Amino acid sequence: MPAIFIEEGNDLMGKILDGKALANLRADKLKEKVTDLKKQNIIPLFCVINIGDDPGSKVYVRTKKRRAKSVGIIQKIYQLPTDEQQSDLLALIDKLNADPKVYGIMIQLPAPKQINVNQAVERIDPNKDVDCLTPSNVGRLWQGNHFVEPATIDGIMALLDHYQIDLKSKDVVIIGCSNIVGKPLAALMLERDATVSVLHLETKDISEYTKRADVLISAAGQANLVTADMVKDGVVVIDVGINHIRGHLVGDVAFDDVLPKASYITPVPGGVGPLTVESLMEQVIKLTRRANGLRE
Ligand SMILES: Nc1nc(=O)c2c([nH]1)NC[C@@H]1CN(c3ccc(C(=O)N[C@@H](CCC(=O)O)C(=O)O)cc3)C=[N+]21
Repeated sequence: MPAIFIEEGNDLMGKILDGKALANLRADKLKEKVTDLKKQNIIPLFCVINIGDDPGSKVYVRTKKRRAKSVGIIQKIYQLPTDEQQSDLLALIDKLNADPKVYGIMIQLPAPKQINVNQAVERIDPNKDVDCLTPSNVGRLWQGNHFVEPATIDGIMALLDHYQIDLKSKDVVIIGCSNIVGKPLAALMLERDATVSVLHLETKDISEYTKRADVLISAAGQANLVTADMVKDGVVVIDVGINHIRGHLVGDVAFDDVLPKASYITPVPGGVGPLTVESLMEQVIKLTRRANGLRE
């Protein structure tokens, strides 16, 4: 009988979902759209409002700056102090809403405690709401009539589609129920006919759910939250976590531990992050074209 050799890193190991490579691929197509806009003297410009010094937001500002530049989009950053007053924030939003050169506005989350995020977000013109956080755009998203997609969610869906990971009738388990990730992701997964469970850090027994997951997405913001004993063989793992451990960026998933059990897994960095940034640029271009009466 011939000996059977199993190569390491072949069938038994999880395949790494390369978010960075896909982000670069999508960006190449986007550059053509930007060139097309500039030929018509339309400059895609969006504004980022960052209040205080959240570490996750800092990474986002940095990577957006890099990608916006390479794609040809202008990002204007409004860095506001941690003790920013609500009324000043609202006045800034009003000013940006009224400026026809501004096509997108986003408030980075989380914001400091004194800020009423819902009130601030509601003030953004839905036509400039790149993050899909205004009530009308959230409503449209849940009704399956997307006006704009939350960047992180669009990036995750693009990654699953690129690797042809089918979602129909799959058990999808999401850890985290934020307005920017967990909740809109649940909506999009339902749209794909997946069966969705949304958990969070107050869930009684997280692993009771994660053990059933065909696709597990963690966006809870806790390093080493997901370990090998919590998942079944063949699971697809998407890690949205952004945690800083001793100067290093890590996700929510104990990557080396879970990798041998997973069929696919995203790394941090190089997974969801770069796709989020690229997808935000896609949303800016979408809103810019629409505001100028152009087809998407
Ligand atoms: N309204 C709002 N919407 C958001 O989508 C939002 C937010 N607020 N606040 C902050 C978090 C965080 N976030 C990141 C996106 C990309 C990377 C990213 O580019 N990560 C690279 C990091 C590479 C490096 O360190 O240079 C990677 O994972 O490979 C990080 C973090 C979006 N967020």
